[in-house]
Amino acid sequence: MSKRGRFITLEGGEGVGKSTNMAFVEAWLKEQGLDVVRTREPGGTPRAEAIRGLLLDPSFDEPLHSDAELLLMFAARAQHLAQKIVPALERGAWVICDRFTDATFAYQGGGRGIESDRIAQLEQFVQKGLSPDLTLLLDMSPDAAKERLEGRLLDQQTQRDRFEQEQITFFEAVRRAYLARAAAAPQRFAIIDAGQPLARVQEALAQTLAERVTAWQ
Ligand SMILES: Nc1ncnc2c1ncn2[C@@H]1O[C@H](COP(=O)(O)OP(=O)(O)OP(=O)(O)O)[C@@H](O)[C@H]1O
Ligand SMILES: Cc1cn([C@H]2C[C@H](O)[C@@H](COP(=O)(O)O)O2)c(=O)[nH]c1=O
Repeated sequence: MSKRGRFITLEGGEGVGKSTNMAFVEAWLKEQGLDVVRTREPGGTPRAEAIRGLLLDPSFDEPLHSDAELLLMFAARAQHLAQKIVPALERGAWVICDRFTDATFAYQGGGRGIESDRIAQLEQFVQKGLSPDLTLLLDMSPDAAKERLEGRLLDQQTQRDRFEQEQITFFEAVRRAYLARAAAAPQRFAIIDAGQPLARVQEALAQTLAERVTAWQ
């Protein structure tokens, strides 16, 4: 693929404000006159969303093996890349994605304990060298994020999904894995302190975007 658009991902644990800030990032980029495609993982296309349903549904009376979970994440990603992300980048759009492969290293790697090498093999097989240009990592303590999430679950009266039902130690391992990924690729990652008031988080996001967009043009 001769990539022409830019690929930006938002990452972080549960309840750190990804959905809230995806809308902010989308609006900010559109204000610059850019063609923006907003999407998410797992999901983003009808078939990939069906795989998402399998991954998040807590109601099966059968555990999901961690290898099956990993493969389903990459199956959804292969579909999403082929049907949506790659065509959008090829036409010059800017793709912003709520989670991507860093989430796999954090959740299936850090959280479930799958070796990074095995994840990296699937990454190469499915992505063939494509990776985000910029990853905005919303970082905060899982304890504080859990409080926010509980507020939202109460407001919307929604059931916890299969990942949201995990223990705090799982989310602490996820956070450590994200921070290790960011430390290993500091040029791609921007770590945003998501524990701040929303206005401060969004100031930090706007500053990072302004710096990167200027550098890319
Ligand atoms: N900086 C902030 N300060 C206080 N509350 C916030 C902040 N950012 C988001 N929130 C609130 O926290 C809750 C969770 O935010 P949001 O749904 O955006 O998180 P999320 O990371 O997308 O969660 P998940 O990935 O688990 O769906 C929402 O009620 C949102 O209004
Ligand atoms: C891409 C990806 C996601 N996950 C997990 C992380 C979240 O718990 C859910 C998605 O739900 P969200 O509220 O839309 O963020 O899926 C994962 O474990 N591995 C992945 O690669």
